[in-house]
Amino acid sequence: MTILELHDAYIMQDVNTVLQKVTFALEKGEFAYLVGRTGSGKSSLLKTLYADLPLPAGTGAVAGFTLPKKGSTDKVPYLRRKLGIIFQDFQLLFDRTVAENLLFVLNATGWKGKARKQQRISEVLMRVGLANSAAKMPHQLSGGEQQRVVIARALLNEPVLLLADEPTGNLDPDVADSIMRLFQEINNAGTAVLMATHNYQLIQQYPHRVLKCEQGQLIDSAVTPFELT
Ligand SMILES: Nc1ncnc2c1ncn2[C@@H]1O[C@H](COP(=O)(O)OP(=O)(O)OP(=O)(O)O)[C@@H](O)[C@H]1O
Repeated sequence: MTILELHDAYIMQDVNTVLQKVTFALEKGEFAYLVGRTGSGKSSLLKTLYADLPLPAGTGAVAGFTLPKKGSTDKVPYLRRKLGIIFQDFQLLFDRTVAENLLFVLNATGWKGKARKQQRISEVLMRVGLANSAAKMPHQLSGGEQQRVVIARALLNEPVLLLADEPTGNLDPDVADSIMRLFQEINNAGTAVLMATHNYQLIQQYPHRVLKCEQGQLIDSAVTPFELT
């Protein structure tokens, strides 16, 4: 089953084309990395996939939703509910506990019933190894633990696809590795993952398909094998 599909897609920031004629698909349960130099378009591509940027030319569908040609539409919340998004712009709210951070998302995505919500919060925290941190404030957690909460939050609605932008970016190597293992577990349970990273060492350790933004185009290791340099 195809979870994500772009065909001749143009990734734009305002009037500037960042990537052109992007064509690729991701199947259910697949894992792919997204690489490329700073400013090559990784974040812009991910933003297009969750409809934060429009798709002005070409076509795209994610989790059964057609990506909009112009700005946001009323369908976007439905798309977002099917995705887990791990992005620098979506950090934790520091004025409330871990559980409250998760509750905020459950409320925003239409969950009803206090007991059900509490149950779901316990489940996702357990999943990321933070069963005992529900009542903590984010600043009481290490950077790696905070990132686990961000991942827990992304898992709340059982996404079919996880989009992650540099999820190991500011973490030391051991912590980055443990976050990576968590991603592997989530992926092994059937969630497709598209992860932007600069960390080639992690890619070598956990090899998967690689999509590379280069000179305004997307190169796919599944179509044209290339060396990571
Ligand atoms: N909000 C914005 N408005 C206008 N242009 C932008 C905006 N964000 C990014 N750009 C431009 O779009 C291009 C691609 O940026 P993007 O952030 O997608 O690259 P990236 O590969 O994710 O980089 P990095 O590895 O540094 O995160 C760059 O030329 C950048 O300057």
